Amino acid sequence: MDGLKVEKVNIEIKNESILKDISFYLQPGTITALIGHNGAGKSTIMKTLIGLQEKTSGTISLNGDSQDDHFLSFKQKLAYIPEEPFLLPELTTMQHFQLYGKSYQIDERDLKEKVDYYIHELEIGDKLHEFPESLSKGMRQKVQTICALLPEVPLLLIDEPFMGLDVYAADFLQQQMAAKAEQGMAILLTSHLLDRLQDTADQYLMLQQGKVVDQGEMGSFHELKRRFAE
Ligand SMILES: Nc1ncnc2c1ncn2[C@@H]1O[C@H](COP(=O)(O)OP(=O)(O)OP(=O)(O)O)[C@@H](O)[C@H]1O
Repeated sequence: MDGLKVEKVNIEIKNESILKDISFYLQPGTITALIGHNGAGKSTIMKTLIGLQEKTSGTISLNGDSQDDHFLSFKQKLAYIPEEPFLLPELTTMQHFQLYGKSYQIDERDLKEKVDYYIHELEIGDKLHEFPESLSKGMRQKVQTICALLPEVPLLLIDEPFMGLDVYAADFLQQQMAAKAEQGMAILLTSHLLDRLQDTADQYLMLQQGKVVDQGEMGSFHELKRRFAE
């Protein structure tokens, strides 16, 4: 089945239950907001999906590939923007893009076109040969964002996409998400900026203390906002 299927996932860290029986399905072409207070488990879900956090039990599959049985092809089908930029200190901005191009087997001409487009739109064309340490936090976030936008994969995961980006870059990322979803990508994002989420996502999953306590269409947002504030 196409899309991301998460079934009965449990995570324990140091004998403490962090995620409890998490199940959800992300349909291709949809944008889903993962909502919850600090410590609800949002980043842990993201880390589990990319394989950085081991599951205690449960199954995860993407377009039919099980994370446990076909990890490499599973991983090739997703791109991830972490909450804190994670760049390699020894690589320049351009070398990061080339690394992603190689990892996701992006055709060279296609990669160049995409890089030219994104560096122009995100105004980092003059930073191509800089190393991460000489970039501002927002610029590092832009480099990380471009890396994740380069591959055409079935799933894009974004942890706090708008943090650290200026308003133009955040608007651009929002437009890119809509365009990618239109082409069939499933997108899962977390954000504390509920108004941004209202404009970006089609549906939401609400987490409380490691459990999915509600899910639905973003249309019922006013009710969601009222409950979220409780
Ligand atoms: N490596 C770890 N060791 C121990 N506890 C952890 C670890 N990682 C996460 N936790 C705990 O798991 C819970 C969920 O954390 P997580 O970072 O997933 O929350 P979050 O919803 O992303 O929060 P925030 O909105 O603050 O980013 C928290 O109680 C946190 O303390």
